[in-house]
Amino acid sequence: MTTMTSPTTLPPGPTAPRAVQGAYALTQPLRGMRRLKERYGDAFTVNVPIFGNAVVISDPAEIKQLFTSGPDLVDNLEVNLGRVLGSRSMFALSGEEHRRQRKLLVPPFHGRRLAAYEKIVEEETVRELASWPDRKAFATLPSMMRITLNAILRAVFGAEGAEFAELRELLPPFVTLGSRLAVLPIPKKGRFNPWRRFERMRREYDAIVGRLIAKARPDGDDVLSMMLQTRYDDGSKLSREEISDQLLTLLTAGHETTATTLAWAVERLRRHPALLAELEDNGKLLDATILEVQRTRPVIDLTARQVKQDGYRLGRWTLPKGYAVLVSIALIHDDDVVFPHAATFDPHRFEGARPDLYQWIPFGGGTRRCLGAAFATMEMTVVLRTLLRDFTLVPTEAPGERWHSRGVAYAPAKGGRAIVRRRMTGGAS
Ligand code: HEM
Repeated sequence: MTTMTSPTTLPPGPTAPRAVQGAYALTQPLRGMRRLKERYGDAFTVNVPIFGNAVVISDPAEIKQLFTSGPDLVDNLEVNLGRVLGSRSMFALSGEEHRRQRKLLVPPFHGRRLAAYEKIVEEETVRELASWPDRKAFATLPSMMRITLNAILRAVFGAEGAEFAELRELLPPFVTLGSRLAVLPIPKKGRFNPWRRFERMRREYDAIVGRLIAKARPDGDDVLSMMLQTRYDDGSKLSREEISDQLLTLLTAGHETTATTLAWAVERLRRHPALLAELEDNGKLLDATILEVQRTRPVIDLTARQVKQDGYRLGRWTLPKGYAVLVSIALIHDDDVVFPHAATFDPHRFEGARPDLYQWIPFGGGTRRCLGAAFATMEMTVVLRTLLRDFTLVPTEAPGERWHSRGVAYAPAKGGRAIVRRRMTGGAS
């Protein structure tokens, strides 16, 4: 029997060698994508380090098709994340293993459960904002990083006391080192090797998680307690290794992303005084504001899949097995056809309307869509609501802050600088 394989049809793209394209992608990530779109259209083929041969897409119909294709056609792109986050991390799993694991992790992050965490986020916000200087410029990002770290440690890890303090010290440098090792091709051998430091930190991390597991209560409502109670369909439990890898994954995926989005919210709001005034009157606009911050300042600019079968048809293209498909979140969010007047920051576009989840995609989409999307939205809502309740944000006419890559996410380059005035009537009751 002969099998018919469809001929490959790739979008056009630059022909420069991989190293040259890679250097361009590294130094001009967002501007580079926009230039390639102007030159080649909304799909183009690139050849870059880490992803190799890759097709970049930003057409809504093609994105929807990609996100709804089963894991037999497209699945996880095996990058170095497993080496860093552990082999059981959601980011390292594919196919059936990913589906089984995700099924157990979705319930603790369901909207209904999240109300229990609102109090933690508000407490952490009030505590952090107490140190904000009055009428003096400062960067808000470090505060946002502390709030989101503490919120995850308490709500997800269920950490208190000594474990909370130890994880707060250990995790930020551990995740920073890990995010560098994930993209740098450094072998694990050699005497003065950063992997050794990384592995030492990992042992320390595993020991603390072991103590948290020993202390967890069966009726605890943090995510770790729920992980200990949940069972696979065959009745077996999540292993200790799975729990440890998954907690690290949740922290890495959820800490910097939420904090940088919050810093962008401050950056955007200070440049839109009319909106600030409206928000003070109409709290309902806050949901739409968060959607618009995420549309115009997506902190993750790309999400990736890998083609698993030769001849995978994606809209106008037929792709060979092994190719990466990169969804450009930034390009579709910037598209005037999808979002009229896309360059204008206007939360009213989302007022009273839910966004189309294949067009508004800061959390990616489909079976690998961000597991913590509802958690992040709850957290951003509580932090901004508390901030606007207790402080007046002083508007500015300074130009918008530029994008700066921190490793995991894009942050405003000056850290979302703010000048605030504490409200005399404000403060948590
Ligand atoms: C504003 C904040 C956040 C943004 C912008 C964000 C963005 C993303 C994106 C783009 C993906 C990839 C989705 C895809 O490939 O289709 C992702 C995956 C993921 N995110 Fe988030 N995320 C945020 C917050 C969080 C939080 C708070 C958590 C958990 C506490 C979390 C946990 C995860 C996990 C576990 C995955 C992997 C899902 C899977 O592979 O099935 N994220 N996130």
